[in-house]
Amino acid sequence: MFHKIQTSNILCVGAGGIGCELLKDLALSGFRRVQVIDLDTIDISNLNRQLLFRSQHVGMPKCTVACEVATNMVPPLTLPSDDGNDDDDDEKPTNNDNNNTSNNLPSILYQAHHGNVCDTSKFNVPFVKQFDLVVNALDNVEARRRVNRLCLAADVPLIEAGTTGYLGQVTVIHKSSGVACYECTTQETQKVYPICTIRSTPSMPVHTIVWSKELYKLLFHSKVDDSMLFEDPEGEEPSTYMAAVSNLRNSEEDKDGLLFSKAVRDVLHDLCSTEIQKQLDMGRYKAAKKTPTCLDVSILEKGMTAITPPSSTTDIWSLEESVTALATCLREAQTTPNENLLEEFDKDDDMAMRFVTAASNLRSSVFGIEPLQSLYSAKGIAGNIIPAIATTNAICAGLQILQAFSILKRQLMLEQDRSSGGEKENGDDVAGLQLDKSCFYVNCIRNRTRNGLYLTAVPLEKPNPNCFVCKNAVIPLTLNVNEWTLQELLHRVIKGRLGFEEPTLMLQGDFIWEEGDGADEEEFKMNLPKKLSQLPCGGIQHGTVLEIDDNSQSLNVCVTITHKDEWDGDEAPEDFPFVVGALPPKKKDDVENKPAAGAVAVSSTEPTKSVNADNNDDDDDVVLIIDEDEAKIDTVENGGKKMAAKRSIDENADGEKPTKKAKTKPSKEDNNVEVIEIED
Ligand SMILES: Nc1ncnc2c1ncn2[C@@H]1O[C@H](COP(=O)(O)OP(=O)(O)OP(=O)(O)O)[C@@H](O)[C@H]1O
Ligand SMILES: [Zn+2]
Repeated sequence: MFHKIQTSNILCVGAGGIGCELLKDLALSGFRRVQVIDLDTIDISNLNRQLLFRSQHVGMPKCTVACEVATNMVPPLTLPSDDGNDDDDDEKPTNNDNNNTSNNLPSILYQAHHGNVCDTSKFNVPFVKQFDLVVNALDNVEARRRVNRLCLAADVPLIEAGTTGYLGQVTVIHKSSGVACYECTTQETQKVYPICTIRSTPSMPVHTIVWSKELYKLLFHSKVDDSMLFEDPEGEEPSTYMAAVSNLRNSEEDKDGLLFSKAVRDVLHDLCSTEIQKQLDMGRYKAAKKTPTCLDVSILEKGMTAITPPSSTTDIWSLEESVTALATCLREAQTTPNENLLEEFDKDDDMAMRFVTAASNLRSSVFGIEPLQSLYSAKGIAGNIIPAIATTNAICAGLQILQAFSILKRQLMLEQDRSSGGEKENGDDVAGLQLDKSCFYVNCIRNRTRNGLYLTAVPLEKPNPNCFVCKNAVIPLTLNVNEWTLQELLHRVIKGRLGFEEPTLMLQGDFIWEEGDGADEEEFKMNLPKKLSQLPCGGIQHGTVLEIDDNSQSLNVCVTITHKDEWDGDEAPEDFPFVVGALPPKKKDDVENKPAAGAVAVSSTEPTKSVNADNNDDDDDVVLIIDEDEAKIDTVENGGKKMAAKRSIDENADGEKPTKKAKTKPSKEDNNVEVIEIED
């Protein structure tokens, strides 16, 4: 078994919190052939828990440093002799055993790939096939989906893990063992907030924080209309603050700063007072639980004249202090060269965070929302941060290693059995790995079970027969074939929702779209703006079966189309998969820049992905989801690429309770399942 460990090829995807623990465990267990993929570089904020990194590594690729450090942790071939002498100073492990070929061991090689696992040109099915198993240490749904599909296509076992604070899960996915894949179960969405709530009727601190992030964009983004608070000043009845906003954006530095201060004051006054009063006069808040109150002018004046902004990150700033903080941020921004000013909010940017804390507290006070937030707590909400717990990462990585041992043991058994020509193991057919017999779905929970356990193991689930990824299930899709264009279908559904990377689309055996290696995209470009019903080969009509192929992940599925003029979101079927649609939004630019809720009705438990895949590069972004009807306009917190940062593979809504599986599956006493016990 140890020889098997030393000689097997392992792929580790991700070298962050879980990845560092994993690589350390792999190295100390004696694994010699490990390849690591990670796209990130080391940030100072990683050092508290990503144990392979030190301050001198900041800025370097995670995978490179992790490989270097882990290599030196692989125990030497000659173990220290136990002479009873505790003084082991002269027995420091050295890895100069790479020339030792006498025992047919491969040299120690921890190989780094600094790149995105979704890069189809580098990481494809043949690449994955060279490994005995793959271990995931990722933090987002998109990358997990990708690895899931690659491993299924290559039929290589995948050990998946995820943690959220104190909660963690580890599971094993393997095509030919007949167990569920990552996409057999739906993943939680981030919370969704209707835009009208953010713009007009906030009731929670998070609403005012989202609003402040948009305000930041409204004031600093080069494209002012990128903010959801933007309204065309030339349009009919724009909000009262728009004129002051344009004035502030255009204001030049003046000698004594008075003009600039006036511009700042005007914006704050319009946002916190004039606009609120206007809405009150229009009766907008009649039904509101709490009627908003305009910000007291004296607070604004006092705050504007104070010079020293608040500095505490843990105290809650008074309203005057918040005004001072905001004015200071705006002055700072005015004197910062454009290229140094962040256009979009970033929780790790000091000025941006002070701005958002101050602005959201002013807005919260106007709407009577409690509690107000310190900078520290606002940062948690703004960055959608559930603190990473190093211990949970360590536990889950350890559990992954145990699962790896189980898998290698099965592989070894199979190899030995085959070489001896036998077919049976204790009467069992060992023709396949049958990992369902040796691996488990393990939950790491915060509140122990009735039996006093913090770790519970249950058998791996069977595949979901409706899973289009591992079960080739047909996908039902409901939409308006006379309104949707091929472009929208590709971006919103096929790539956005279904995760195809390089789809080829076929109607009755004829191509209507092709991309990827060797594809002639030019040939089909003219189809993109066409309405689905107008496409060649008879078009996509009610009842059409559309075939989608993706060589990059060896995926081939059929989609059956149901035409529907309009979709009422409430009608959305709950069953999986459930890609359903309605009319596209009317505004053209919304189609380009923003995904549409309602346009693709999303089950509440599905991973919400930004349709604008090219643009979702910030894990802290609020992705706006805009429908033609403002009442249906939504935002999705963190809907971008790294949306599931800190999102576990099976996390529940409040991120705290044990998962459904942990709660509902009986433990050892009830069903003979192996249960790992740890001490309280
Ligand atoms: N598509 C991808 N390809 C390669 N590596 C990825 C991909 N997506 C995420 N990763 C890596 O997975 C790791 C996840 O680790 P972790 O959850 O600790 O995140 P982090 O970014 O290091 O920490 P934090 O989000 O708390 O700042 C990161 O190092 C990240 O770079
Ligand atoms: Zn599946």
